[in-house]
Amino acid sequence: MLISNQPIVGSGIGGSSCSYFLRDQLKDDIDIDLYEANEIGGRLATVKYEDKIYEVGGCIIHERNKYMNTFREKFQLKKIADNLDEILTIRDRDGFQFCSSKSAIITYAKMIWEYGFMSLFRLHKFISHLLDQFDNIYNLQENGEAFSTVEDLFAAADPKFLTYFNISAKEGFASYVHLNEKTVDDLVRATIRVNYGQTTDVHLFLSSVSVAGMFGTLWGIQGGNRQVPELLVQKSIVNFLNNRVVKIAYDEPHKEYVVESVSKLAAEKLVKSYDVVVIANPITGDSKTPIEFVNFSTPISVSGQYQRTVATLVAGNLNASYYHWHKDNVPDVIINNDDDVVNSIGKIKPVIKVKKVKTHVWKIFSQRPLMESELKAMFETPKVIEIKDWLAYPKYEKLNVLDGNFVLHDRLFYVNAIEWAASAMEMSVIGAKNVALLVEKEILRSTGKVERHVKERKFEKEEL
Ligand SMILES: CC(C)=CCC/C(C)=C/CC/C(C)=C/CSC[C@H](N)C(=O)O
Repeated sequence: MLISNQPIVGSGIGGSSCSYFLRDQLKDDIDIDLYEANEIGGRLATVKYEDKIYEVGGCIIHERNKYMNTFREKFQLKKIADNLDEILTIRDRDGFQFCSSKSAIITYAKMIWEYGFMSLFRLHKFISHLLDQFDNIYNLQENGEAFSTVEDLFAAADPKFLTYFNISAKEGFASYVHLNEKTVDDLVRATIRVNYGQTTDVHLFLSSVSVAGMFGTLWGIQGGNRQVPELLVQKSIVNFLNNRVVKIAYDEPHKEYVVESVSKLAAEKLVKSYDVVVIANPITGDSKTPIEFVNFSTPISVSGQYQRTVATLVAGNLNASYYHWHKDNVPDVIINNDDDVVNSIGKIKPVIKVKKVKTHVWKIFSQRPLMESELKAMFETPKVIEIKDWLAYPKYEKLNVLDGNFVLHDRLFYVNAIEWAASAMEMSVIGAKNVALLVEKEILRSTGKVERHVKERKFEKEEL
């Protein structure tokens, strides 16, 4: 029986998994209008070059990411391992370079020499412990527990997480984890730079996710990660609207939301009313597709900004002399730990295994678009394949995670609130599951259907 018609705004990994969870939880009781201004997948995107496909957006999945692993298995998609044999170089602010080796044993020995055994051991132990505590979130969600805020969700998993949101990586890794300065300034900073384009001023939790992303067993989806949101949408059986939502007005007398959108091609206007709305796109002030919220007694606004990160895919050979390397000794990945406009440069492999590629493809992450002259200095004969100017992840320096609200207004939900804890595919799916549980609870409450009990929990400060 249809008891609700509901829109989801955005079909990235957050919006697509939210529609999948809603369909799974509410079966035929719900109709879903999925609004997407561009293409399914959002920040998961691929590009083709010389008949090969390359990732330009979110690319790595961790072995402990339960939801992404489950989706991959359910959809019978194959894993493609992250580059294991690559030579990685961390370029320091004062000219120091850490260089890994093709042999894992030699790399570990070099790391112990540079950073010290105890510091690396403590780092590993801390990340493993966090991953174990993080697993509690899956248990809570399996039990149907839903939370209104990011703070409540993480506190229920482990109240200590709140401490990690409130301290910078620089201070936290020194005072809680007792790492030496070099490990934090070089190694931890490098992971943050390559994953989030930021510094050790970000909060400790985010930097731990970033470190986990560098040291765990990592993989991507063979053929491209964007197949996951595409299949999630397909399995959710939605009414797909290739429209950009421009306005959400609250109709107080009817307790409804009036969603106004424009179609991509014909710029036709569509106006529809709903009792529950899910937003799965960033709605910070810097959003490229802003939504106007009208008739709300308290303004709907989300503080903070996203970090601009430009991904440039270039085919060609890196110029050894650019970073003063010998031509036979050019690394596969370079992380610039100084304040260079280029965060990192990495040789990337196609998402379907091939024996050999004709031309190597490199992915450069920078803080602004690179000029032709800069690319010509870096590469012998650069051929630009793709430039993606992303608002990729939040700027984390301000430590404002705890402002994250999944509930923007009565029955108006926001998946992306979770990104202030950390931005990664798995995090978006966790945010989506939480919102799907909140929606289920709301629908059951409003219709008096209470067969499945979905709990909503608020974190009590005394639990700390
Ligand atoms: C509590 C900890 C340490 C981790 C939580 C589990 C988790 C979300 C792991 C993700 C690790 C990962 C893939 C990090 C990479 S950062 C995002 C990346 N740039 C991307 O999405 O491509």
